[in-house]
Amino acid sequence: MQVTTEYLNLDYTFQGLDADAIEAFAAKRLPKNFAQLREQLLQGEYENPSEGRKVTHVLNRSRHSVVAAAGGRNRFSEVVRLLRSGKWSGATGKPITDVVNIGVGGSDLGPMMGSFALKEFADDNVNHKLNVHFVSSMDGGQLYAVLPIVDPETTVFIIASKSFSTIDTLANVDTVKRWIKPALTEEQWLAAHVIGVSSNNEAMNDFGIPAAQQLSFADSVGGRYSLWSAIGLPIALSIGANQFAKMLEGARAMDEHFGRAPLLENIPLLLAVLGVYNREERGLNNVAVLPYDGRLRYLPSYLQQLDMESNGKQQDRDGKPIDYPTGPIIWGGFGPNGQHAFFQHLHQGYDNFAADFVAVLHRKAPGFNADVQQGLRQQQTLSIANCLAHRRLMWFGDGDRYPGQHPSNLLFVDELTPQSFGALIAAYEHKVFAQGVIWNINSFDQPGVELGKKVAKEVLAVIEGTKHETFDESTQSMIQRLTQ
Ligand SMILES: O=P(O)(O)OC[C@H]1O[C@H](O)[C@H](O)[C@@H](O)[C@@H]1O
Repeated sequence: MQVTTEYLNLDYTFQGLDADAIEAFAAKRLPKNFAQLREQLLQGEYENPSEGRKVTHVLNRSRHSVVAAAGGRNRFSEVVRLLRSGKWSGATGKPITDVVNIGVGGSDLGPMMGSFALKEFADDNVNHKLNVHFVSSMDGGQLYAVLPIVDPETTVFIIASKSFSTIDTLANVDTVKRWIKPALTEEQWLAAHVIGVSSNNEAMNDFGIPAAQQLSFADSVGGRYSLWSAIGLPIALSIGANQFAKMLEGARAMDEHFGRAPLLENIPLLLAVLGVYNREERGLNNVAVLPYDGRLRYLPSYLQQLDMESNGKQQDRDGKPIDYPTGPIIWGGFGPNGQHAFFQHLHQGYDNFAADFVAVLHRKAPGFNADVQQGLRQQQTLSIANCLAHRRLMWFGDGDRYPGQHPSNLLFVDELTPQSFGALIAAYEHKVFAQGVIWNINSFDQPGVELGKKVAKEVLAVIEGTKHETFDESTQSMIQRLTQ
């Protein structure tokens, strides 16, 4: 059972459900107005009730595209052109060689995944070498590793934060401000070494970022849906604005497919319905995401945020508590290496799961001579053979000791290109949307995350002695150890 689209394909044979069963289950679970709600999403009109705004990330791949405006000569494209051509000079006149993206969650995972996956598609009409680095963690561990290998005079920092108020990001930025001295003053740094990407223009102004270095996007674009907006800047810096536009094109093709194709030919809708079936009828609470191409190694982390932050909810769209299971736990890892690590449990362990295998059938492997390319192509085939083998074993099992019956999807592309990558990510976005509709939850807020931030603030205040509060015994003893 296969579905083929322009850029992305799905084989769902090993879900073990025939067309009638899928249609019957969908008829039971999809609300009557599903087509109408889907159209609202595709038009940027779907409501995010708890945050009082619409959901508009889909518009970023068409009308409001960061590269579509004015023949591509908007601020985004101009920033990309200057940095990639080596024409952006630092405050002391040296060309910029390194860019560090400081951001977390949606302001990190998508750009990092995309930059890594699409590296080999960089426009090759650029001679200047630009290194792109990522720093996200609040503890400073990543910053500690990046700072020694970059130079304040030749480095631009992207402060990527939709809200421009995330403590993780601001803490990293604060340390960077200490690090630039004495090579640069803060004024010099702001004038030529900082780009702000945010939907909070006021905060970018207050921070002192010059207008030409501010890239904004709509606050109706959710953080975990934002790689198509200016948040995707690191991807465009890695591959060029034209290639970035191709990624948007692939996503747009998936939007059209999702909007039009009937259920049994609709990849995102099938993923959604089969996923709900696995959750509700088979009681599976987790999905292993298993990419069989090293370029997609960050896909599981990206999908964790996309799916779990969207659909891990215990209240419905109206804020009322619900008593049915919603989004599953998403986990996984690079398939070929997983085979040598956690696959033992998948084949013989006690727990049940569903899996998404993601495969790239062919690769050109540019940049090497014909002999090396042949070797790399053979390796790709080896990887696919392993993917197909493990997928079979998980479904059919083998005798009494390998139970099998673990349902899986195989998502595959002929080649990994900016277009097929865009289509893959958009397919997952729409799957998450459709499941949110089925479960009647708001997939576009994150109250649990916000409560966590509030509690962390209180704990920090107690540690710093600005607030006096007594927590549980364990937390108290840790605070005591920390402050002794
Ligand atoms: O982009 P920012 O506003 O800095 O937010 C970064 C991240 O912060 C929170 O953790 C949210 O739950 C995420 O959805 C968001 O991506």
